[in-house]
Amino acid sequence: MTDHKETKDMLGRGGLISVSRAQQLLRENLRAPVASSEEVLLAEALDRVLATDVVAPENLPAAPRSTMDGFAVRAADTYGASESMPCYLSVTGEVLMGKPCEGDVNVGCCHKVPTGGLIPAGADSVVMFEHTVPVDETMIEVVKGVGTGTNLIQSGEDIRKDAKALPAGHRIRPQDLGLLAGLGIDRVKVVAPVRVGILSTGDEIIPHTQVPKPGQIRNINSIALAGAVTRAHGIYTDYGIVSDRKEIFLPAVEKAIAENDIVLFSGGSSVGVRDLGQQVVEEVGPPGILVHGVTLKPGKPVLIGMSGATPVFGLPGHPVSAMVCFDLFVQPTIAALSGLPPEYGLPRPSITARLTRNINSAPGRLDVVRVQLQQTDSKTWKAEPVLGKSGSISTLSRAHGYFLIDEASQGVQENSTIKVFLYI
Ligand SMILES: Nc1nc2c(c(=O)[nH]1)N[C@H]1C(S)=C(S)[C@@H](COP(=O)(O)OP(=O)(O)OC[C@H]3O[C@@H](n4cnc5c(N)ncnc54)[C@H](O)[C@@H]3O)O[C@H]1N2
Ligand code: MOO
Repeated sequence: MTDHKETKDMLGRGGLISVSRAQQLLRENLRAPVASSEEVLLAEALDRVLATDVVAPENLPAAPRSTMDGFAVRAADTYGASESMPCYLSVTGEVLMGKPCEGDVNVGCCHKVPTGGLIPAGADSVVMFEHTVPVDETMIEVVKGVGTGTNLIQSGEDIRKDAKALPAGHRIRPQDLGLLAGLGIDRVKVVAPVRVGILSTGDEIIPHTQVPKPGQIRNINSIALAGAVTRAHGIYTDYGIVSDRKEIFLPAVEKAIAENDIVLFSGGSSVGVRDLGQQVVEEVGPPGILVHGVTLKPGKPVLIGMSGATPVFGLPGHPVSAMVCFDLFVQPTIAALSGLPPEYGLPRPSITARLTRNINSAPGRLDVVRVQLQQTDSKTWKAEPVLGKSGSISTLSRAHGYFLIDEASQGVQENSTIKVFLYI
């Protein structure tokens, strides 16, 4: 069960909690992955998550095939053959691409075979053209002997019939599509995509297509978060800009909860007089608020709650903070509800780089520092911090990635090796 005592107050009265504790609370409260699944054609299966194991219905390849242009031979006929002591084989047949083999390869004989051609019965290996010299139309010299199984792929060597080709919970990549196609599978059962409802709150927020009057701000967060959901392989519904009056905001969040697997709103997570996020997340419970406030910069006032089985995130209004909190909390939730194993919940791929300047940090807080990367030589990357406020979206747009300064640290020295999580 959730420990509400440690999560009540984002300003530290009662305690902010660490990001890792907040992630743990969230994980503990998540229910089973999105239950529904659907069958899709291979052409639509990229990036979808398998709902069931895929078992190979047949051997791949179905029959042994040559991996080189040459001659299908009996290896024993070629043992010891060399430039100075070649062996002689009669060419008694030819394998044609896409056609069945005609006739067996008998002792002392060979069949011409193209790369990918079937291996005729009797043959157990292939001698490359380069290691043969034609004597006439019907005979070759083999100048380099081969061992059994050379230059061919055996039936089932790629994957055996009844072996698990891909496990449930696997996200289908281009190479997986290739494997499935090779096995003749054209439909796969995949988990239904996680549906994410997005709202932006704030009476100052206007659609980005409009010209702001004094005090108004164009909506940055909705479209940026929608992009992040798409990158996380979820599907989003944009519920637009919702007034930060409770009688409008609460029903809008409730509607989004009814129609989605996850709900995000941005703005209203802090403690200003009109910051309704906390009240709304509490009211859409139980269990209500799990986390309000973490030792994180930027992103401290993040709100995480549950309405029944639906996670509800109140992301801070500042655009950089909203995106950072998406990475740390929402992306792993989308991954988990998609049925992916926990390692897929890791935020991003990373590289190591050398920091170009000292960066200070307050102890007891996880800092997310945006960086630009520059390659100095073939092996080394330099990471230049992109400094700026969490309201400045351009700092995030200029960044190639970020690194973390953990709670125990007071900063990172110039030239330190850091791990940069990449914005790709
Ligand atoms: N007294 C305190 N004030 C604040 C604290 C604090 O600890 N004590 N924390 C600050 C931090 S850190 C952040 S982050 C913000 C979070 O504020 P809210 O989540 O309540 O968001 P708002 O107040 O509604 O907005 C903050 C800022 O972001 C702009 N915004 C909001 N939504 C959007 C959007 N969709 N597109 C573009 N920009 C947006 C909004 O106009 C404000 O400028 O609280 C601090 N305050
Ligand atoms: O944490 Mo706020 O999210 O720094 O700007």
